[in-house]
Amino acid sequence: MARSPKVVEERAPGKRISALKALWPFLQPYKLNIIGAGLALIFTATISLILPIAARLIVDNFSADNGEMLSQHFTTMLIFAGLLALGTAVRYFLVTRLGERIVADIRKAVFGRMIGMSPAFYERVMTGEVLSRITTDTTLILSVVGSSASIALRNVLIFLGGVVLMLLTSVKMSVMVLWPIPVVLFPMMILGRRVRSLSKENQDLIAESSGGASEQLLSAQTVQAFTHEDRSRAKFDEVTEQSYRSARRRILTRAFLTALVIFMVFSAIVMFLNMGSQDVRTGETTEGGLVQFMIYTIMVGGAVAALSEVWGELQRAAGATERLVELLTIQDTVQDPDEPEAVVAPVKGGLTFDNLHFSYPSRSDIPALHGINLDIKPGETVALVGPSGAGKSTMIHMVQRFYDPQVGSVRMDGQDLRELERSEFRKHIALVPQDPVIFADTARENIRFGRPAATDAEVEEAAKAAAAHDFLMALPDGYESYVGERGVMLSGGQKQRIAIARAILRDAPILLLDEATSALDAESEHAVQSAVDELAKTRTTLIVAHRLATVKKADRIVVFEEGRIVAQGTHDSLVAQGGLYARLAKLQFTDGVAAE
Ligand SMILES: Nc1ncnc2c1ncn2[C@@H]1O[C@H](COP(=O)(O)OP(=O)(O)OP(=O)(O)O)[C@@H](O)[C@H]1O
Repeated sequence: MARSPKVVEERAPGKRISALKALWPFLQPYKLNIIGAGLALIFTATISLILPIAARLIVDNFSADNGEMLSQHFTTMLIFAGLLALGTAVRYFLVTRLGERIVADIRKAVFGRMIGMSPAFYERVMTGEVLSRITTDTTLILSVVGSSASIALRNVLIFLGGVVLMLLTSVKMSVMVLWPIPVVLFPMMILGRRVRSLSKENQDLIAESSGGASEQLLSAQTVQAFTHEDRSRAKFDEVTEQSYRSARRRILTRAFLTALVIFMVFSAIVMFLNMGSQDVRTGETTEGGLVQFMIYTIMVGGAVAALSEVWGELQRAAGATERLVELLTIQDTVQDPDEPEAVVAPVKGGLTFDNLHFSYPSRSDIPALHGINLDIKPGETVALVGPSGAGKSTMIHMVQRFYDPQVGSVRMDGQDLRELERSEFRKHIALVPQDPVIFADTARENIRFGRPAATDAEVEEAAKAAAAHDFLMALPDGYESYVGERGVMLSGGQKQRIAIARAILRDAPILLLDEATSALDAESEHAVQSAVDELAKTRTTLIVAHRLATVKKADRIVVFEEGRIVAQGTHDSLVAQGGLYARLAKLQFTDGVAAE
């Protein structure tokens, strides 16, 4: 539970069925469908309620002289059966389709929101948990919208209609069969509440176990390298067992609930049969009347039993809805302004860091950046250097507005990033991240990710510039080779070159290189370096590098230490100053040992 995401902790304790109301915005567009389904439902419920009357007429006409009458009743009953079948089919189609439609919409809405969440969100919530909510929780909602809700409604109608018709048939018999209902309802509510809280606990545990599992599976190789498989298994087993135990408690409670309901209902029926047969003997009612009443009783009893079953389902879905709505309404810490300024075109690529103070949300007491003032001219190449943890990558995050500074601002061509729409200004930024992300697709599509509209020829040109063309051609299917999930079929250097090609293809006025060439061998580094140099000539470039050889040619080198800028200048002037940079340079250039 150590890594239990905060969102889980923040969840309010089990809410009522009313949580399902939150589904309304998703249902609203399909009003016609809902009305159609509702009509079909009322239609079938009405026919179901009429059928017992037909049954009475048939029974009471068994001994009648007029056989024609009897066969007429049979024909009517057949027609009703046909209508019932048709109505049920229509209802099933409309309701189930509605369920599928809505779940598809919810999945899209949740994913659509999650993909745009800032990194601060993913520091608190594990991706596996989000996935579990998109899959498991939406499946619960599917079962409700696609069946339970209509079962519930049908049974409510049958229950109400049945009770009214029973009262019309015989008040005395009705009282006798109906008394157990309040007695049944009471334990149902008590136990129902327990089922609800257990099912929420169960869902939370499932989400937690998926969260943990996806993290472990994504790092399977590291887990194996450190021979942690047994610990991983034990941890997963424990959460899974916990979730099984809570499911078992829930099932047991529901089993008990079901037993109680069935017993109560059938006891009432037996008692009623006893009385009813006396009434037939004394002529107070006919056999047909008894049969009709009997059928109503079974229908009403069945409705109560079905409702108790469905109640649990509804509660489970209410929990699921609550969790999904939470994802849909959670406020991101970084938000686009309500009325964003338009990015002034053409973007020249100037960047200004103005008295920037920043600490990561999860470590609010430790400043990652402390009073940064830096003005980068359009077209300038600036290298950020300094010891590990000095705040260089954080600067790259700030340029993309992954986080907001606590004090100060970041401006692009003089425009505060907070005044712009993130998806708009990011169009003018190309990034080669520290850990290149490769998707489970072909090499070609991975490069095209930089600019989806690029032609094949442009993709290949970018690959050539990033010194990736040769190795790509050597792959079994060339550019069409599938590179595996997260690019597992590629080497670290190859992944970096694809990431660089992607950035080249993007052709943006601002280029961010975060340790972009750290995994390259000397030869490819040389090739890539000249491509990067070429690229840097025409755009603003921010390079983070440990190897000072790669940044020697930068227009300006900015030295970071503990979140502050401690020096800046060209390579030669910094070496002449004799500070931290000179020490790092001496280590790297004299001894030929990398500072890493
Ligand atoms: N998401 C995060 N949440 C909390 N703290 C963070 C986060 N990312 C980085 N930090 C901290 O912020 C500081 C600056 O980190 P940053 O990644 O910017 O360093 P860096 O100079 O790029 O280091 P390196 O050269 O090792 O990549 C470090 O102390 C780091 O521990």
